[in-house]
Amino acid sequence: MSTSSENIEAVVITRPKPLLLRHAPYFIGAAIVVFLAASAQFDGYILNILMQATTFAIAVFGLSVVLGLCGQINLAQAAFFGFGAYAVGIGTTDYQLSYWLCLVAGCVMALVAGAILGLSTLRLGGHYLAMVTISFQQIVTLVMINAIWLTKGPDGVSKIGRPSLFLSSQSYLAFCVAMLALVGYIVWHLPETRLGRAMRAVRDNELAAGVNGIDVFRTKVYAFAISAVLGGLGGGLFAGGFAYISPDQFSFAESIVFLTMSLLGGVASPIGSAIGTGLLILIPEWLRFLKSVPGLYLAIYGLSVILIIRFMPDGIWGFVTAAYDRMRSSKKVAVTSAPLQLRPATTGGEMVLEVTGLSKHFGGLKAVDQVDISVRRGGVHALIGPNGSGKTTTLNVLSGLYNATSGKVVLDGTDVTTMPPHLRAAAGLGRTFQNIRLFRSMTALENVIIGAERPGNTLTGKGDEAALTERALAALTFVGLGPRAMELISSFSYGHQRLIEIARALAANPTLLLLDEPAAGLNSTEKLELHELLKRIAAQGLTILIIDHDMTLVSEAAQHITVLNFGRRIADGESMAVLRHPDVVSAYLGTD
Ligand SMILES: Nc1ncnc2c1ncn2[C@@H]1O[C@H](COP(=O)(O)OP(=O)(O)OP(=O)(O)O)[C@@H](O)[C@H]1O
Repeated sequence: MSTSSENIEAVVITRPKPLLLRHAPYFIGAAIVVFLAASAQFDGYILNILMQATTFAIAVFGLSVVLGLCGQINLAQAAFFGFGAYAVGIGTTDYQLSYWLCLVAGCVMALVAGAILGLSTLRLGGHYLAMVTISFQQIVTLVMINAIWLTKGPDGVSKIGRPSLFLSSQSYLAFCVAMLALVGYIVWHLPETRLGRAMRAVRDNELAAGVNGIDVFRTKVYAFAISAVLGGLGGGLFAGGFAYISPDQFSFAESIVFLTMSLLGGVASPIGSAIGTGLLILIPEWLRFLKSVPGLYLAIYGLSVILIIRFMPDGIWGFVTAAYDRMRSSKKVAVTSAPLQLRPATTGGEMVLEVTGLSKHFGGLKAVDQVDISVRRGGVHALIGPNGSGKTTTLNVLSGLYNATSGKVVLDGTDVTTMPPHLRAAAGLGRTFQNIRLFRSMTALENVIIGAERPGNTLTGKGDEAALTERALAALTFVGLGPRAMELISSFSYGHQRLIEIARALAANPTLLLLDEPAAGLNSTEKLELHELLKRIAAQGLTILIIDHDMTLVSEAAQHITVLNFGRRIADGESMAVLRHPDVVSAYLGTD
């Protein structure tokens, strides 16, 4: 692999400057905008538009987190917006409470509501989640309309207070802009944090996220709660800005407006969210002159939104940044990382994995039936069998993707039988998939960093960015792809994607590595390279349990083989003896 000097950039694995210092230009720019908002003489009309755009954008940032980063639909953002707005509205009027207290209370209420909704629904996905959030939105709207004693019903709440520091509309706008800048900064940098990476991993591939140590459910709940709290904050600021609120401002239609804003600008980025919000507030104003012809305004408005979404599926900002991302990811990396160390933890005895009486039934089908497997520490153990014999199902049960119907799985002395995938990963189980499961929106390096972040990985020190990057680069270099660390997954061949998946598992420093048909789809040269790689992994003492149909690979790499047929174990023992076993020969070749 060539690394031409003009196209090489070094991955920074030295300790970077503090984030706030690195982004001083952002804060200086934000301070200038806040100053302009405070000092420019806007008329009331412009002021209202800016106030609406600013407070809406904060709520749309919430969608950028839950939908853009984590891939979870939320069609109730207007309801969370309403929580914040009504907390400030009712609190400052009926109860004469401090604005700040009410704003915080609104955010907390939205946070709690979002977390409860998330906890109770996020095990559902796709359409079901959408339906539940719509129902929640409708219930909140009904309460706003009908709980007249509290919300004043359709009449709404008026004379809402502002903090004494920002009594004038102009100064209040400047305060809202400052909040927008602060929230924008947090949302912008969230993807680079551990939580942000976990959200992106969940969005790209939930199964792979789980087996790499990410608590998928908790990550989704966090994303949902962050989205809700930003909705609440936007709503609280909105109420202070307009001094009047009513239920129609927080209806399902408004949730759709928030969603459209985020999709239009580009849901994956807060910049896109801000662009979408600005456009969707400004387009109706620009088209106002068409209102004399009934229906024309709405038709043109709808058509422009459809056209933008149709031709820019990643939104306007996604369209603008796609070319830049491709250019950036084509740069090669000068790799200076230390060689990869694999130092699996040892808490158990001679056997790393002890499986007893393992069964997995799908209805009447016994995909795995009373299987025993013992994997010796430091060796390569193969699990083979004809198509449909239950190998992948066994691996899925071992890694927690399926619950066992019966049986026991002990990993390095710990009973992991009922643990979810992320806890098994934390206990030292790494795996790859038969159908490659990488995080496709990320670079090779980001994929492998997620592996390195595995809870319980002692080889990444305190787990700071520099240590994680170094570990990930070492793993990528180990599989021969270090110089291409910054490339997006889509630019790698199928064989190289397999290697990245192995690098991701190795970066986690597992105690036991499960490889599900790593040679599938590889050409003969790639198979030879894979074989060499397996030898280098085994030479470091890492225990491997491998499934493969390539008998040359299996017989040369594995010292021990277990054979399944129709879900049952039909042979187990030293490789050569097992491969010559008459039952194994007849299972593969059939009997006359
Ligand atoms: N989620 C599922 N629901 C129902 N049946 C399943 C499920 N997963 C696997 N099976 C069935 O369980 C049996 C074992 O499948 P499995 O994929 O484990 O076999 P395998 O040995 O890995 O096969 P291959 O070598 O072709 O990958 C098959 O009959 C399969 O159709």
